[in-house]
Amino acid sequence: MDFFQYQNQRLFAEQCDVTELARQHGTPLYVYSRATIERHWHAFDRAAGKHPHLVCYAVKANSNLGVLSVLAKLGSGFDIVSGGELARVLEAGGDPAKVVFSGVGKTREEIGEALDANILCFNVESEAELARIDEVAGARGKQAPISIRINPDVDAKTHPYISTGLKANKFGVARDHAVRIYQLAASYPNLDVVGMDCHIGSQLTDSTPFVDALDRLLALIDELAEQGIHIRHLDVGGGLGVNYREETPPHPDQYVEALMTRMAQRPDLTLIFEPGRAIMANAGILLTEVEFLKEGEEKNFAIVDAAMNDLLRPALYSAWQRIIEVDQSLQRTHRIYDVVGPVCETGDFLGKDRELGIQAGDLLAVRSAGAYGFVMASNYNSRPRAAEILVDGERAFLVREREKRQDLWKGEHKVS
Ligand SMILES: Cc1ncc(COP(=O)(O)O)c(C=O)c1O
Ligand SMILES: N[C@@H](CCCC[NH3+])C(=O)O
Repeated sequence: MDFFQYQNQRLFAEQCDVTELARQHGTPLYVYSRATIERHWHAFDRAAGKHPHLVCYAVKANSNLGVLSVLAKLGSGFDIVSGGELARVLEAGGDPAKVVFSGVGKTREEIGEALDANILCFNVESEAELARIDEVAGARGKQAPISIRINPDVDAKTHPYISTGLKANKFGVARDHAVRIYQLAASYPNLDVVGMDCHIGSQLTDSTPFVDALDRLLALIDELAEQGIHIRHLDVGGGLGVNYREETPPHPDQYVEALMTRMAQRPDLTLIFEPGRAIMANAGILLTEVEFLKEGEEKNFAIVDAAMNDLLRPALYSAWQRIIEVDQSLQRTHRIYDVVGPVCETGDFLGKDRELGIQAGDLLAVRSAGAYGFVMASNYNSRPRAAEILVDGERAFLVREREKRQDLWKGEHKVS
């Protein structure tokens, strides 16, 4: 459930008429709904009930300070993958004691910054990283709290680019080596072994792979306990899918309940979740204006002012996202269009073969654009990046200004 609905055939974000937002702020324009973000976050938090748990929103899905500040106010934790994301979380008012740091390539500098901020845990992805964290912590006279990311080798049955829990992926350490690597971690003087984590992929639409992975990790936790290594928290990662088209992913409560069937017997093991997409995807839309309608030899094109540089998912993964008319009261002839941007690439499309009733100047909304939308935007073709709005009831906050022409060459230098 989200808060983008038609009122008298015009699309609203909560109580804000998006046509007005486009008029005021221009297009392309990302629009997020605070009530939707909060609803999704609470769904995870509530479903875990009294079991000790922490919802660590995956910042990479949407790292706008406005979005992060809404989550920080809820008391959310954060899953970060870079020093830049840590800085954003701190700037937005997030609690560093609720931050977990994932990612395969943490630099010494990033590790130092996270230690200085006293984060909750480093999610370690390799033996070499253990040695590096120990060294950086030692130089600061600190103990680094660590978890090891286990690759449970389950098939997440998702797009190959976003499947991460298989032996062939670059993430985590193999289950078969896990005991040895935990023993190694426990032997380092400046590391404090506190957790275990995994993340098997993104946009999963079935709970079964999550439960399979959990079973494998719980067995490993028991094996480690026999060796005197006691795991205090289990971080099950993110990855819960959303409805883009006809997918029927479990609702966050159903997903959490499926995990709780196993966790109920482990009252002392804190559960950490790292949802990104499930919180943000359907909390955002991308508004775009139709520039031209063009009849090709074989296809009709709706050329719009948003492009692959604004929303990369269709071009990168052939991802399908719903595209809807913002004002359905306009009497337009319906035709089938490829909705394409102005970027000079054949792959620059937002949707193919879409039935739409539009003419030049009309607005379209790309749904489910709140996650992995703006964050993957670029300046390709020297296109300034879009503005972002966060709606809260009747109020709309500009949470990122549209880039200006001169921002395009910020930091660049001419040569004589
Ligand atoms: C370690 C980690 N945690 C959490 C996430 C968030 O995933 P999702 O947006 O699918 O919930 C990702 C990205 O896939 C990730 O790599
Ligand atoms: N960027 C991807 C998800 C990647 C998940 C990051 N670990 C998407 O748009 O679906």
